[in-house]
Amino acid sequence: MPRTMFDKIWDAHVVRDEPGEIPMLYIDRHLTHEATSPQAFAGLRERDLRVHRPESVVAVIDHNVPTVPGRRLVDVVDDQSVMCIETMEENARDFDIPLLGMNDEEQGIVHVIGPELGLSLPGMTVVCGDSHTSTHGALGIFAVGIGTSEVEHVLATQCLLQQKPKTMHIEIGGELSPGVTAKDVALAVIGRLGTGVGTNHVIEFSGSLVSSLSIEGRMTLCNMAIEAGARAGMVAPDDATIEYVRGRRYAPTGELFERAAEQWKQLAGDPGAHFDAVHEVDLGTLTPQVTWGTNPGMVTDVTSTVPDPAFEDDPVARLETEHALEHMGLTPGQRLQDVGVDVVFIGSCTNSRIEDLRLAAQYVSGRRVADGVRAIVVPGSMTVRRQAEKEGLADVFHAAGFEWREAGCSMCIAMNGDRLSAGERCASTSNRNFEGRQGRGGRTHLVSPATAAATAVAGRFADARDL
Ligand SMILES: CC(C)[C@H](C(=O)O)[C@@H](O)C(=O)O
Ligand code: SF4
Repeated sequence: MPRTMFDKIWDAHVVRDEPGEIPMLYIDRHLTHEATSPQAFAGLRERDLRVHRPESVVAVIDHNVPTVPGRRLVDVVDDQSVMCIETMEENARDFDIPLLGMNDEEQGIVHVIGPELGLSLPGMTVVCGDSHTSTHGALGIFAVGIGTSEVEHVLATQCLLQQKPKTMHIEIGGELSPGVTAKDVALAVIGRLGTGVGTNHVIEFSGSLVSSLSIEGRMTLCNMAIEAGARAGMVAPDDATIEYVRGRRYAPTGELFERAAEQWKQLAGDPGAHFDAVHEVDLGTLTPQVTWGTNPGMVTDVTSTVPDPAFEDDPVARLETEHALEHMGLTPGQRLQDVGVDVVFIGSCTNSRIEDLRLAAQYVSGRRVADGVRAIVVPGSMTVRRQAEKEGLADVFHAAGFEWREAGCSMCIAMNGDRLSAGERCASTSNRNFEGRQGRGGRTHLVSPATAAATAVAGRFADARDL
């Protein structure tokens, strides 16, 4: 029977699948971070259990770290964060797990460092106690976010009990013009299909637009699959994937790599494979996207206007729109390009890789951040940071008036000192815009790095294609 890519990876990892039981899946790589692991390790200690396969686990500190240059423990913002960081250090030491700590050369956001270091490889099962684990799926991986009790279970057994998710195929056609990116694709797809479309499904993305994306662009798309409600997102490995993986620090080398690459090419779904759900989205010539509301599906073209709830037929949607506009401090019919911003944040596991920074720098180069705007760039990893410095991107950002930070989750999630104040409006390259996500009372608009850069310069939402 023809199989989907997900079926192939699933089949290769099922340890036990008995009627009436939840299937048990073998896990190849377990990534862990300080925010969701303390209780899991505490559970192991209580029961006097060891980590079953420490060499498959890598720990990183990313959520609670300050990103101020030259950061030290005294810069950590609160006791809770200090506790998370110190506990991660202690657990890594006691359980023999490699740790990318606050001042490690390779530290970064867990979903940036996984692919970057070759810790996540095509065909693997990858878990992390974090919803955006889907990012790794861009390489053709079943990468799934798990809860803290599951983290404990995987640490102890290397296996995960997992109800088999349904499969969904989203085929995306259309083309990208300069200044329009994978982030715009992700937002447009969620805008059209809704934030619940992927519920209980693993989404396989394909189509001419997806194939044309760089591997980092595919990561942005799979990262946002979670915001479409999915368990995971995936793209089948192709030649670009193999070239991306080649030479990564923990990737196989020589003959072993060639043999692995042959296998990776077989992972793509078979023609005629059955999906539980199928969607086709033709994005035509896509325009840069900006969210105007409080979920990622409340999105429109940067050239457009804030929607008017009066034109909304569905009473529930009308109420949601009204509520969102109230929180966002926006008026129905207002042109987005007339809306001024206070903060621009370029970072997060959605958009903080080297290509994102190159793109943003391209629009910032030779220009200045508008008066009154606080603009920060937070590279996704210290490796990305060094590369950006080497390429002169950091100088471009500095010269324009951006703050240039150290790696971490930063202002994507208000738990490390980087946050919005009440009422502040932010153009953010992150993935979540619910109320309070970037700080209580803060207003988040999700955009691409190109739009963020153009907006920083204009001081209001701007179309990078006009620069
Ligand atoms: C802290 C963690 C549980 C959380 C997640 O799982 O997604 C965070 O990374 C986020 O983006 O909200
Ligand atoms: S960057 Fe944001 S979305 Fe990504 S793992 Fe960190 S907090 Fe979660």
